Amino acid sequence: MQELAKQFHIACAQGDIGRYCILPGDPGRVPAIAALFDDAKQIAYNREFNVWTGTLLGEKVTACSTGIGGPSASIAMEELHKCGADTFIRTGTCGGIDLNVQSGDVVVATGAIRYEHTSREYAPIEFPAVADFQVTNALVEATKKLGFPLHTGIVQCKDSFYGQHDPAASPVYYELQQKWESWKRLGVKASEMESAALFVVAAALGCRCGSCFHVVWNQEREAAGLDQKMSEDTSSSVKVSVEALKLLIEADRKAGR
Ligand SMILES: O=P(O)(O)O[C@H]1O[C@H](CO)[C@@H](O)[C@H]1O
Ligand SMILES: O=c1cc[nH]c(=O)[nH]1
Repeated sequence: MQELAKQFHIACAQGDIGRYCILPGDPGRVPAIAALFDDAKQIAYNREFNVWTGTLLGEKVTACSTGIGGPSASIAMEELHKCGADTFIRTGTCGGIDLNVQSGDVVVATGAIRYEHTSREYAPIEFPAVADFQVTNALVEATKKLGFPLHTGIVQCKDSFYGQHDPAASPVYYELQQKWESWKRLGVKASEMESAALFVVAAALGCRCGSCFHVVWNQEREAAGLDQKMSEDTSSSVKVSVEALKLLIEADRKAGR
């Protein structure tokens, strides 16, 4: 592919992007993240990629939405990396699976189930989708510091949102339902859509990536007749991601990274 002045999808160039990036799925969440940066300004908004850059502790940082699913998330990560980024935090929403995970809680992923297809175009299926240790530690520390209820563990990623929520309607209901039962028995915390692709693409690029989520609901709690209501305010996971970036910047400076 010919060299372009700006990346084909995110419409940004070297110099526009910080080394540290926060990646929400929803473009509408980007201004809320940028509001916690210093001197933030919008760089570009093309397709699902809303890009704002500012600073934290004097370091250039960027928030870029990825849209929904692995294909657009992998494009965002690859193009941000071409512009100089090497450390990524996905801040998203998820649906709880483990009965202890309740709406409004924060989940930090230690790894992700690759029940999606994007990551297969970057690594054989035997390769695990694992979150970066330093980024994950920073997310855990940030969540504790801010006092939000925290769960750490494996999240499940898939390509069909409605395959999660209405599997019986799918022609492959037997596979969706059986696998979902496996995720439950394996203690999987929650379901979302982008982390598996992002963790594997980060490994392929030699970058660091971790994920934190706001729990919107828990369909298993609902099925079990337990207390359950929808929670749409994503500000806790947004604050966690920004606080974690600050911790990472400080740790990297101390370690000379
Ligand atoms: O809230 P975001 O970050 O988009 O994340 C979750 O929400 C979307 C589905 O509603 C998927 O992208 C899923 O991963
Ligand atoms: O249940 C949910 C909530 C957010 N995102 C998902 O993929 N599933």
